[in-house]
Amino acid sequence: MSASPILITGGAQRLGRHCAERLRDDGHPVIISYRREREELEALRAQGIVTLPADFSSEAGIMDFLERLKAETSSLRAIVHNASDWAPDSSGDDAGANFERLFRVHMLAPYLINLHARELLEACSEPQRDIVHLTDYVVQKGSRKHAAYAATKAGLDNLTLSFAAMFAPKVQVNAIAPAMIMLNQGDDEAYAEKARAKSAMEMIPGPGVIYQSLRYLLDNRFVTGITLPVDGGRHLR
Ligand SMILES: NC(=O)C1=CN([C@@H]2O[C@H](COP(=O)(O)OP(=O)(O)OC[C@H]3O[C@@H](n4cnc5c(N)ncnc54)[C@H](OP(=O)(O)O)[C@@H]3O)[C@@H](O)[C@H]2O)C=CC1
Ligand SMILES: Nc1nc2c(c(=O)[nH]1)N=C([C@H](O)[C@@H](O)CO)CN2
Repeated sequence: MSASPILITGGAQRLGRHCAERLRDDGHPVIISYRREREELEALRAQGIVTLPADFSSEAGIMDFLERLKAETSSLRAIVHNASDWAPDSSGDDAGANFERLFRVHMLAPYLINLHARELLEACSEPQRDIVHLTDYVVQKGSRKHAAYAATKAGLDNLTLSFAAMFAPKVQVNAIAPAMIMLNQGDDEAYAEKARAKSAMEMIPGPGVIYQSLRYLLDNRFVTGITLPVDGGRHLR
């Protein structure tokens, strides 16, 4: 019986791409969702990673993706909800639209995908099946400039508890709450220095620490309903 694939949403770049490639190297079949076609996707396809287009900014887009997913596979080993938009708050007329968009990508998409893909997880014949939500350290403290982002990630954090209770014992549901893992294009050394100083470990670790956390959750049969902080001790500063 061939292994069931692991789905990573928003897996075309950065943390999601790193985890997709590491899972592939570990022998798992992998499916990623992407929003924009680009060159990097060819490299992923060359590694045997299946790429499915998805735009979670509308309910119709989420449901379209689910149709494509079900046409692609009849079972899933795991779902990693990684897709996310770190958009700052808008002050103008589009503040409401911004909040709604972040609600859809951070909460509505994981909610509908979990509900509609439950049957795919339960069809997996392997001993363990997982859902992992990528949240954020900022759920604990809020954000002056990313309030909508933080609030919708807090909603995703709470969905971890509900789905863990709803899907047990067949499916384990957990979250990973990173703090600054990798810089963005355009972040200068001054920004990096400030960012490093925010955590007790005084470092920006790169995506390997997220893969280690994901690996722990995928390999542990007795963990569900928890959030793994991966934040270098932000709370100690
Ligand atoms: N990087 C960091 O330091 C931290 C990351 N995190 C969390 O970890 C996860 C990975 O972070 P990172 O790799 O930086 O994420 P990115 O900012 O690189 O976003 C990941 C992907 O999400 C996809 N995406 C965004 N909006 C939508 C949408 N509306 N519909 C479908 N896909 C969408 C994008 O797809 P496309 O590019 O194809 O448009 C993008 O490639 C995220 O959930 C993030 O919130 C939390 C704290 C710190
Ligand atoms: N989708 C994303 N979410 C977040 C990102 C990102 O690049 N994409 N980056 C951060 C920052 O690193 C933040 O933790 C710095 O304090 C948060 N979320």
